[in-house]
Amino acid sequence: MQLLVSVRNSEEADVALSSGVNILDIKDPSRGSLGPASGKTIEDCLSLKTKFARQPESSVHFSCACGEVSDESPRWRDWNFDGRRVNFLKLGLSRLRNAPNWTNKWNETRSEIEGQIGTADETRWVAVAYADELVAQSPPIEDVISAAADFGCAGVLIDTFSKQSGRLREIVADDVIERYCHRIHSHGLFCALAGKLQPKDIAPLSVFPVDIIAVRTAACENGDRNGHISEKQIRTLLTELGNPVSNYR
Ligand SMILES: O=C[C@H](O)COP(=O)(O)O
Repeated sequence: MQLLVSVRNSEEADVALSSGVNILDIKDPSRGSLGPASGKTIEDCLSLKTKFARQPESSVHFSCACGEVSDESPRWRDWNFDGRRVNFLKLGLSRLRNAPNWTNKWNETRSEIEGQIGTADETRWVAVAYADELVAQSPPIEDVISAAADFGCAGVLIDTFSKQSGRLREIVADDVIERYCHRIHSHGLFCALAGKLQPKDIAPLSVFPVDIIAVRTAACENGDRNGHISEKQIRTLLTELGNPVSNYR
């Protein structure tokens, strides 16, 4: 399994990359689960790509949170960085539960973002399925998995929308998480899990076909999601994961 850590600025990105994360996720955690960072912050983080360029077999990947399809004034409209340098883009589906044409809206917004920043073949979409789907008012997880397969995503991230309520494993039983992982893999997509996951969650989840463990809270000092990234916390997570080497290229 790979480790994705969400960072909110280039100082945190430097710490995370120095600590050996596999995927650097750039977001503004104060703006929600998929809170988009400013274009300037993303540009600053992407500029570290050269500094941390490693051997091809251990290259780090970069992802960006784009917010929600339903955002009224999406922050990505001001982005002007080169999207070809981003490997993964994530866009949330909250408030679309009752929209019969949500896949159209999702695809339209994806196209608009691609037009705004420009993308390369290596820039892939990750569908985000919220485990607390009633709180998020997002489409059911099963439907998001099907849409991810139908509309060319590289993978599916199951995450929590509200960071105030439960953790993933409190909201969804382990055997159900396992079933989702198998379904995601059956479509040839990668499976990423998040939702206030802790180091203690890694062993039980590692028996499922999970490719990526994605965290913000567990990588922060004192578990404060809006606090600072901690190198010690990241190293603890990597140790639990067996210090994986990134193979997303
Ligand atoms: O992309 C993953 C999220 O940033 C996970 O955040 P969290 O660990 O605070 O739930």
